[in-house]
Amino acid sequence: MSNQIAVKICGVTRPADVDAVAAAGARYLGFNFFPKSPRFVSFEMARDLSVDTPVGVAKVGLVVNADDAMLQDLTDKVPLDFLQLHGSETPERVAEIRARFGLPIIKVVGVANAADVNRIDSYEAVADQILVDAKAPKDAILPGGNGLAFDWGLLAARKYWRKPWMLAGGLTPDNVRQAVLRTGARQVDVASGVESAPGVKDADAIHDFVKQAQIP
Ligand SMILES: O=C(O)c1ccccc1NCC(=O)[C@H](O)[C@H](O)COP(=O)(O)O
Repeated sequence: MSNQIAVKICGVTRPADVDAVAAAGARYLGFNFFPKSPRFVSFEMARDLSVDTPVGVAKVGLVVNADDAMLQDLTDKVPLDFLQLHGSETPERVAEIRARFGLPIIKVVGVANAADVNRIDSYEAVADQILVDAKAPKDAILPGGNGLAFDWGLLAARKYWRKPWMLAGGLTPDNVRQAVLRTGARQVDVASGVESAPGVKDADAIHDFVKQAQIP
């Protein structure tokens, strides 16, 4: 039976991570191309990991405010199924990237307050999916992957968008079930919550996370 709640495991770096993601039944895996991330992979590493990825697991390439030259190089070298835009890309830039590179787009919107939730509206028409993440603190080095949750109550009035959406931010095997129940999310995304150290994925934690995300 396929999992009813789709899980994305973000920031895989090793063949063993790909195996763990597939064995657990996660729907997506993410390759992180942000150079300062402890989860960074080169195009060559991502291409090699892609070869090991079963067809039922979608490969997502995460970039932050990437220019066209970078995106051209990336999409030439790595066989991706989605691009995840994790920077301050405008709706116009999202539409441009989608048209130019021919891949479905997951646009990330960082949330800390109700106004941030309202910003999602401007991406609905141009993105294929929305990833609702915790907004990174101003002094954070990373725009995501910080293990911080936002107030899920902010989604209470506004969780019905026209496009599929994922919940992210500080999710762990211990809180993901509560997060799904409270927000009604049908898709969840995690990076640091399934790691034994920054950038080192833990196969048991991935397994537990996917299992706990499912509502019996
Ligand atoms: O994970 C990173 O290092 C990262 C770096 C730069 C931009 C985004 C990054 N991660 C994005 C993700 O999709 C994470 O899964 C999401 O932000 C949630 O992270 P976490 O709270 O650690 O589960």
